[in-house]
Amino acid sequence: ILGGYEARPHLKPFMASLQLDGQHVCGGFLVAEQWVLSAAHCTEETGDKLFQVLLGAHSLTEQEPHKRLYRVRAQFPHPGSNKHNNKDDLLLLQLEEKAELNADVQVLPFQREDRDVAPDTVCEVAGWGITSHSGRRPDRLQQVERPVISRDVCNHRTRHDGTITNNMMCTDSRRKDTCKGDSGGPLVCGGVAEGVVTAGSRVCGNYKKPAIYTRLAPYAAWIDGVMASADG
Ligand SMILES: NCc1cccc(Nc2n[nH]c3ncnc(Nc4cccc(O)c4)c23)c1
Repeated sequence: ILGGYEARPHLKPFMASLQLDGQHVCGGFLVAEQWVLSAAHCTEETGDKLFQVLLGAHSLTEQEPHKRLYRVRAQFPHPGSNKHNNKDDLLLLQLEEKAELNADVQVLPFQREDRDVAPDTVCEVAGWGITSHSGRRPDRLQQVERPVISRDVCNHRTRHDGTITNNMMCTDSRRKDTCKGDSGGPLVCGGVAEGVVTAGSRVCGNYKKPAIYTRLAPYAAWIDGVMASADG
């Protein structure tokens, strides 16, 4: 997160850190007791290695009462996701067991009504992504508030030039923005997850490249279907 600030500890109990060999790679959030939602692009550099999922954390290193690392039973990237574009950039992770819910570990509902969030709505996004262009990695969860911008503005030829589909949404990226390591985290508007951070052009903090999110409402059936099928 660029231009943000340290979140109030454990006030975002849905936040997940997707880790490989103890290192934070991507964000995510608890969408059901045994399921975390993130971005398919997060698996690009991991090959077929499975993530571990840290829940209940504020600091990535310090001991905290409800912090717990979960193994992943299976990972389900959306079938339409690919490394050449941002389409269908969603990843469902089934935890080895149901997460133990408590004050620091809670599910976050996602938007199921397929209606665009109004432009200028202020939403918030959190993550352990880099906090500077030099790549400084925070130990504690950061957050930033960002206004939604219309798809038409985001699709302008000087911005994302027509690549933003109805399944995507954008927020202003002037100075305050998402960046490397924030992918997979939720965009929360009015207490509901409306989108998931996607890297897009990978540019951070430049107003000419607004932040892009995969909208969740269009994927409600896919999310429910995977969770129902794999739960048995
Ligand atoms: N703001 C959109 C957004 C959301 C999520 C991730 C991203 N960026 C990135 N995703 N993956 C990346 N691999 C390498 N570099 C990256 N961005 C980067 C790194 C250093 C300085 C800087 O200005 C930008 C990214 C960008």
